[in-house]
Amino acid sequence: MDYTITALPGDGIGPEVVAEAIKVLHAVGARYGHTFTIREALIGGIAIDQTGTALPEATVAACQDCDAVLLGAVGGPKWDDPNAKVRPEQGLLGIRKALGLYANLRPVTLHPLLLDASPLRPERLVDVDLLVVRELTGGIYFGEKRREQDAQGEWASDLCVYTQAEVERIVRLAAGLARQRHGHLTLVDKANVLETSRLWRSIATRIMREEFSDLQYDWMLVDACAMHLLRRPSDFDVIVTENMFGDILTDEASMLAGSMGMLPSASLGSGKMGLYEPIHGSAPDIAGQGKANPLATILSTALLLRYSLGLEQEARAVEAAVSAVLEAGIVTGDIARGEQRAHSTVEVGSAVASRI
Ligand SMILES: NC(=O)c1ccc[n+]([C@@H]2O[C@H](COP(=O)([O-])OP(=O)(O)OC[C@H]3O[C@@H](n4cnc5c(N)ncnc54)[C@H](O)[C@@H]3O)[C@@H](O)[C@H]2O)c1
Ligand SMILES: CC(C)[C@H](C(=O)O)[C@@H](O)C(=O)O
Ligand SMILES: [Mg+2]
Repeated sequence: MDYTITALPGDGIGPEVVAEAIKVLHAVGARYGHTFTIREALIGGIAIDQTGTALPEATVAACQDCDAVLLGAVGGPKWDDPNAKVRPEQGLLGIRKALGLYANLRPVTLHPLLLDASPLRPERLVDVDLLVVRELTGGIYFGEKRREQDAQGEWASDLCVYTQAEVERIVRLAAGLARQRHGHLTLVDKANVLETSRLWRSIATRIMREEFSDLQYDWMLVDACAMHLLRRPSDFDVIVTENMFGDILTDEASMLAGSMGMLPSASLGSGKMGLYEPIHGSAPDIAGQGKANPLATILSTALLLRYSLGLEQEARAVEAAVSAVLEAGIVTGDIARGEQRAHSTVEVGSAVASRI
């Protein structure tokens, strides 16, 4: 089959890791008889530099006319002025919204060989296999923003809004995924303080009671969850949570997997179309040095093959090749241990591609 993928490399290490993921996609194509046509488009800081906006219309059009989108990362110190009107991150938020990608799936698993790459004690990490389902197009990220000046000085506000429909669709999606996994859903919120969280909790409780009574369901306050993720991470199956809590908890959860460079993600909407990206950012501290771990982006292409293209066998081939590369000790510096040499981004990507 022929597939068209829009690649949005973005900034910093984005282009470095996306190049390796594309290399792996072509290896999958060669092995299984598919053609992946890759169309590159601009997003983020590079788009600001070249067009004045973080999300050019041509990029939205390209993403609307393809089978799936593969994204690297956006942002960096060059565009970090807090008073700037145009910011790279607007491109990322804009494309998620424009494509209606309301569900961000962030699976967290730990390869046994990376047990001591994590800062946590190995015995805490045995059997870690959890999925964070992050709501992606609502909440405080998208509410009205204000920055004003009055007689007392400056003030600012970010409004957090969730509608019943937004909560219902993400809870149903997360519960459906829990049913296919270990049957346990945890809603993470801040219902002791926030009205939006109380809305989430009442809607989720009703849906779970009426439609998913075969599942185990509980809830947890987000501050406690941050602690339990480190204390007893293997007790979690599926976590469903709002946009900002999901963002923060998954950076924390990446430490269970050994590195930010290991966590992939899939952003999905109501159809097959999806956007796939590592959870990490543009890592300006290591950009341009060949040090970035490309595995999170490569594992994101496995999710792309699985969810948008329905190619389960090919997705598993990518995941197996990643495991084989870890077993061969071909790893970047962020997860290298003991005597292991820190390999370059390109070496790791090529090693995965050659094992497809
Ligand atoms: N999806 C995205 O595009 C995305 C996500 C997060 C942050 N950002 C942006 O990225 C910029 C930098 O943010 P930050 O430094 O807070 O977060 P970051 O995720 O870019 O980096 C955090 C730390 O993790 C390391 N790291 C990240 N990815 C790695 C990889 N693949 N291999 C090895 N090490 C890796 C970095 O070197 C750094 O030390 C900001 O402009 C931010 O807005 C973008
Ligand atoms: C860069 C930023 C807007 C983004 C987010 O907060 O969603 C990032 O942190 C992520 O996790 O994808
Ligand atoms: Mg984040």
